[in-house]
Amino acid sequence: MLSLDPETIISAALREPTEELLTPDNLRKLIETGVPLNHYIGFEISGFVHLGTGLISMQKVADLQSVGVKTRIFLADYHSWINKKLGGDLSVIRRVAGGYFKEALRVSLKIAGGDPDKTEFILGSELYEKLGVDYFTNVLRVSMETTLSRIRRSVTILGRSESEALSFAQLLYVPMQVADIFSMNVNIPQGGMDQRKAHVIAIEVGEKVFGYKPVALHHKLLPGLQMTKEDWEKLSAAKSNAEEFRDLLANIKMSKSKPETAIFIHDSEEEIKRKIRSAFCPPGETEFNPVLELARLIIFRDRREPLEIVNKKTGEKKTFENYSQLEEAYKRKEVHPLDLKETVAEELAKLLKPARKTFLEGPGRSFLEELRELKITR
Ligand SMILES: Nc1ncnc2c1ncn2[C@@H]1O[C@H](COP(=O)(O)OP(=O)(O)OP(=O)(O)O)[C@@H](O)[C@H]1O
Ligand SMILES: N[C@@H](Cc1ccc(O)cc1)C(=O)O
Repeated sequence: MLSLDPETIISAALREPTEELLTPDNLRKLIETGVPLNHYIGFEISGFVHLGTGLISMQKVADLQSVGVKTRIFLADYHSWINKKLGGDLSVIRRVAGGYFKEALRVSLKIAGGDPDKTEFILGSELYEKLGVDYFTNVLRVSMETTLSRIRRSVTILGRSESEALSFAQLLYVPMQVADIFSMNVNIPQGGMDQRKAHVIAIEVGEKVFGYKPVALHHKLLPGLQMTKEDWEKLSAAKSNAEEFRDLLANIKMSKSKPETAIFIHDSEEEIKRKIRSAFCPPGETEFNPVLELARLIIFRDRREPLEIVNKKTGEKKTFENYSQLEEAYKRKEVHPLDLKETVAEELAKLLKPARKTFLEGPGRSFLEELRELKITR
C-alpha cells in the first residue's frame, strides 16, 4: 500500500547506492496510474555472497521497503544451470538456493536495515512450473522482438564475453531474464549496473508486448579490492565514455569468482582485516578508491555517530561527522591509507557480525559448510 507522495518514493529509489533510475519521470507516471509497485532483484546461485551482492543490493531493497514498495528476491536456479554454475547440477543449485543463498540474502537485508520477513523469495523453477506454457510464451514474445546480435551483445550480463563460445541455452538466458520481469508483473526491476543490458531490452519491448514499461533501477558496483594501478588509470581515462566506463567497472567489480577482490559476509574479523590491508588505496586519491567507496557506501550510509580514525604512528585521533569530511581530509593526505584501512575493516567487521553469527554459529552453519565442500566458486 502506497500512501506516500510520489516524490518521497522517487527520492528513496534514487538514494545512493542507486547509480541510475530509468527514468524518474516514468516512475512518477507509474505511481500516478495507481498500479502497485512491484520490485525484484535476481541472483544466480553460486559462490559466496559478498558486500556487493549482499549489502549494496539489499540497501536498495531496504530503501524501497521503507516507502511501501513490494519487494521480491528471485533465486535464478535455471539461469545458474544454463550458466553452468555449481558444477551445472540443477539439484545442487536448487538446494543451495533455498539454503545458503536465501539465508545469506535475508541476513544481508537485515544488516542493510530492511525486513527479510517482508520480502518474498521466489525460485525460478517454481515460477516456471506454476506458469507453464505462459512462461514459454513470454520468452518467445521477448525473443521475437529482439535481434540475435542484440542478444549476443548482452551476454556480458552473464559474466561472459561476446567472443566466448556460448551454448544455445546461454543465448536464451537474456530473453528468459527479460521474460521473468513480465511474468511476475514486475515494474521496478533492480540490478547492478552490469545488468542494464537486460533491463534496457525490457524497457524497449515492454510497452508493445506486455502493455507497460518497467522502470529499471541500477545500483552502483562496488569495485574489487585488488584493483591495479593500470585498472585505475584506465577508469580515469574512460570517465567521459559512459559505455567503456561501464564495461571497465563491470570487469573490476568485487566478484565472488575472484575471492581476493571480495569481502564475504561471513568472513572473520581477521580475514576482513587481511583483505582490506592488501587493498588498493592510493594516498590522497579519492576517486575510484575501493576502500573509500566502502566508507562512503556502507559505513557512512546509515551512521548517526561520528567516525574516529586513529593515526597509529602518532596516536592522534580525528573524528569525521560525515563522508565528505573524511574525503576532504584524505585528499589533503591528513589520513594515512593504513589508518583508513584499519578503521574501515573494524567498522565492517562490526556491521557484519549478524552474518558471522548466522553462518559460523547459527542455523546457516551447515549451509556454509555444504557450499565450502562443493569447492566451486562459479
Ligand atoms: N561488486 C558488486 N557491487 C554491487 N552489486 C554487485 C556486485 N557484484 C554483483 N552485483 C550485483 O549482484 C547481483 C548478482 O550478481 P552476480 O551473481 O553476477 O555477482 P558476482 O559476485 O559478481 O558473480 P560472478 O563472480 O559469478 O560474476 C547483480 O544484480 C549484480 O549486479
Ligand atoms: N543475471 C543475473 C541473475 C538473474 C537471472 C534472472 C533474473 O530474472 C534476474 C537476475 C546475474 O548475473 O546474477
